[in-house]
Amino acid sequence: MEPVFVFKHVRYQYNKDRAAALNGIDFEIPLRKKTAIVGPNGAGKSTLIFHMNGLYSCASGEVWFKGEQVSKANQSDLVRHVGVVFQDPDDQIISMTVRDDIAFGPTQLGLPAGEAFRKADESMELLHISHLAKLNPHELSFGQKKQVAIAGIVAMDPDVVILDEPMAFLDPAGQKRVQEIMNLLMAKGKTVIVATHNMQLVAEWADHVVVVKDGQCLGSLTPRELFCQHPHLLKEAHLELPLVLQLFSGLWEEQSGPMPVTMEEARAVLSRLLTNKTGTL
Ligand SMILES: Nc1ncnc2c1ncn2[C@@H]1O[C@H](COP(=O)(O)OP(=O)(O)OP(=O)(O)O)[C@@H](O)[C@H]1O
Repeated sequence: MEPVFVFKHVRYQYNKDRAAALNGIDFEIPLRKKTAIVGPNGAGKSTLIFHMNGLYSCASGEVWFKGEQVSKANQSDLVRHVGVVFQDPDDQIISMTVRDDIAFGPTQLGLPAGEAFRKADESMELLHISHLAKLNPHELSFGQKKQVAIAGIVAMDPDVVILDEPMAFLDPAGQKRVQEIMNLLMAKGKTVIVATHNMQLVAEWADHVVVVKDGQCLGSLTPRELFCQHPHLLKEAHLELPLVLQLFSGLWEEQSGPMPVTMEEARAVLSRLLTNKTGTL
């Protein structure tokens, strides 16, 4: 299947006195797969995202979206297809009520007001935030604002949804809800991309992972390949193994089969071990 994004030798520099934020980066993002972009602070993840939603254009190299090269002529169309939930929800809030704020995006896409508000209402229901509809978004907690920002993007119904650090500052229930929404968007045939430092999320959720450092791609692979076969890439990117892998690597023997990566896999292994022994832990 054709990738949703292809980056070919993309270079972008904010300031000529400083190193390039994207330094000839090459990678692909598969269509309708859950992709995580990981890398240390300043690696270039947000800069990549700004190229994916058409906010920035590369100084050199090529960005392709669904088989078409992004150019000055079509760059602004990307906003219809690619929705971004930014790290800081305050960057996305512009209206005086939550409902108006969520309806703003669909209205900007040209939907009549009635339809835009219908989309906003559906989106609030999906995120379980209908009770916030009449409130001023500036008076909400950070986690609530984040949910409003996600609802705003969901209401625009883009093909690709990108979330920058989606779990940051959310309580466990909020994190679970966001992960459910990400899965729901996948089930609707969308491509969901997250930029994150959260390796547990990568292990539990992602199908594909792109490792970025210093504006270059260190690897584009599955989480299992990254954690079990190429953990040195994590070290190179100043990232850590997820907890399950921290627990099992070093203890695991190859003949025991594939190393557990997710909590569920770890639980299955431990349960097998415990039922095979007569003693208890
Ligand atoms: N507006 C800007 N002006 C100048 N330099 C910038 C600007 N935004 C980012 N940079 C620089 O570009 C590089 C990449 O930054 P970017 O924000 O893309 O990284 P990131 O991987 O998203 O980081 P983080 O994990 O901290 O969010 C960094 O060196 C950063 O200092």
